[in-house]
Amino acid sequence: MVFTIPLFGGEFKVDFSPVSALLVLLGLWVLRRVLTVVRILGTHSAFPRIHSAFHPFRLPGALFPTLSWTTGVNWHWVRRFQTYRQSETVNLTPIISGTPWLWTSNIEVGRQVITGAHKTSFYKPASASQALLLWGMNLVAADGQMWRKHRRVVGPAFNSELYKLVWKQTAHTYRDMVRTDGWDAKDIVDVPVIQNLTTKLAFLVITSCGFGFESTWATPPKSNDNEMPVQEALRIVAETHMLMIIVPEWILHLPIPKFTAARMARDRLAAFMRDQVAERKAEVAAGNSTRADAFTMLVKANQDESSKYQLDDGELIGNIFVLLFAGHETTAHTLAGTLGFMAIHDEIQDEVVEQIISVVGTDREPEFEDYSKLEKVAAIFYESARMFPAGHVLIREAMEDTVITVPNPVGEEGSKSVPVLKGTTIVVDMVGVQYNPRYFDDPEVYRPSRWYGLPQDSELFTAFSVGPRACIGRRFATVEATCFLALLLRDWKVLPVLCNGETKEAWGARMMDANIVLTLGVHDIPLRFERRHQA
Ligand code: HEM
Repeated sequence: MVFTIPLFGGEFKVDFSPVSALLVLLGLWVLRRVLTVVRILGTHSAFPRIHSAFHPFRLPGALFPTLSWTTGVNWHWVRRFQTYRQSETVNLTPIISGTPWLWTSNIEVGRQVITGAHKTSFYKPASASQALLLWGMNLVAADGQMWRKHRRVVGPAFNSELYKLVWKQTAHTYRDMVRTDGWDAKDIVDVPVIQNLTTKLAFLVITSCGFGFESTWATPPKSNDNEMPVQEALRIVAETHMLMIIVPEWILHLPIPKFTAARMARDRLAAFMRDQVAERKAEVAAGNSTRADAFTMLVKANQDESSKYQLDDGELIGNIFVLLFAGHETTAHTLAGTLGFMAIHDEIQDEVVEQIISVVGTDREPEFEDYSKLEKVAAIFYESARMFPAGHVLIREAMEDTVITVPNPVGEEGSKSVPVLKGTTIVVDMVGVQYNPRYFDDPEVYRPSRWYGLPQDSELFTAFSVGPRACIGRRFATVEATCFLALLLRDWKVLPVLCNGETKEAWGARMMDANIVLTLGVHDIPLRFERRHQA
């Protein structure tokens, strides 16, 4: 291709092949990037810089594992013992693509950016919650005044009636699992991937307590009228959630069975949810609703609000779905981790079983009233949440030029004020916080006793975040975990399934590997359950 460029009164002819055109464009891009990086590196940073080829959460960086020259999506896990040695806040500066972000392992810095307080200078960018907006605006994705409106309505749904239901449903699901999977006829049960079990449990509990569905451990039967059963639709939607976000709508219409099922499930569920909202609204208005699930509680709380604060049907549905997504994977990962830790810590497992027997005995079912006395059971779950914090990064952006107060390093009194420019992203690195020796002695050690004696609402459980925007489902998750673990550990001793010649220590070291998709969880763990024969 020949271009004629008029220059200095004459004409210059330039012969451009498509390849050379591309090379010119690439050259311009490189030049622009070099200038940007020179500008960035020339700007003073109040925090030590960590250089990386790419941004860990943007393409192409997200496709790489964490290597010496670039940070992948799990870099904060892989380098959890190194990143904050010099400073609790660092400036992660990508060289080839992406903008610098501040990462902090200090919860006091975190508190200033994540709280969602009235006069905050930080907000939760929509890009941080994109994956949760598929079903409508909701508590997790909302910010500012909108967030306050959602929290006002969703908050009251998390009450003791709901927790009683969670306890009852968890016990029911455990018994159902034992019967359906034939555990009651065995003395030893091997589970190749414990996550499969904990995910199914958490899913059934949230669909029952969140949506009010009858659930069974066995696969739901197919209906005769060709219509997909709602439970099945829910299961598919939970499994294909990421696919629905990434793939454009037209691709979902291609004749690929997985896509067709995902689309059918979504449409079936959307229609069903609209009917459910209408039905529950009518029940609540007539005063004859006897249901205690979160969905009904939400509708009730919403009816009580003045119209200024009321959520519309789309927002109600958005919140019910967000409970499903925020609630089931997080709990399942943390439970899987807890059981993995039990398998390698016999002495802790024995201590916990002793407490279960002393509180509940061996003959009766644990009751919701036992919950507060099963402190050691809750503690093994909390300690797993610390070592594998499912909500691993809290991302916020400065909406104006502002100042943050940064505590001085451990051993030095006082703090310093650091200016933060509008548009700066600050990541509260939950892995960094949970492994920060300022807050936890020997952070690499699994030690549930660090949680003994703390009040239920203590802010020291930072894995669930702090301040007004802290996890609304913390008690839900802990009640579910305590009930399940009390039942399971009373009947079964948990052991690791070792590979040939592997020691328990080596198995334990292998277990300390995190898998990050949306949430952070422990890698697949194979476990053995050996029946306890109580005297
Ligand atoms: C071990 C289990 C769990 C962990 C570690 C966990 C962790 C967290 C964290 C760190 C946040 C703060 C997120 C942010 O500010 O960006 C959060 C928020 C939230 N969590 Fe959880 N969560 C768990 C279980 C649950 C459950 C069971 C539910 C619901 C049934 C739930 C519902 C929510 C909701 C709705 C929010 C948003 C609260 C707000 O912004 O006002 N979570 N969770």
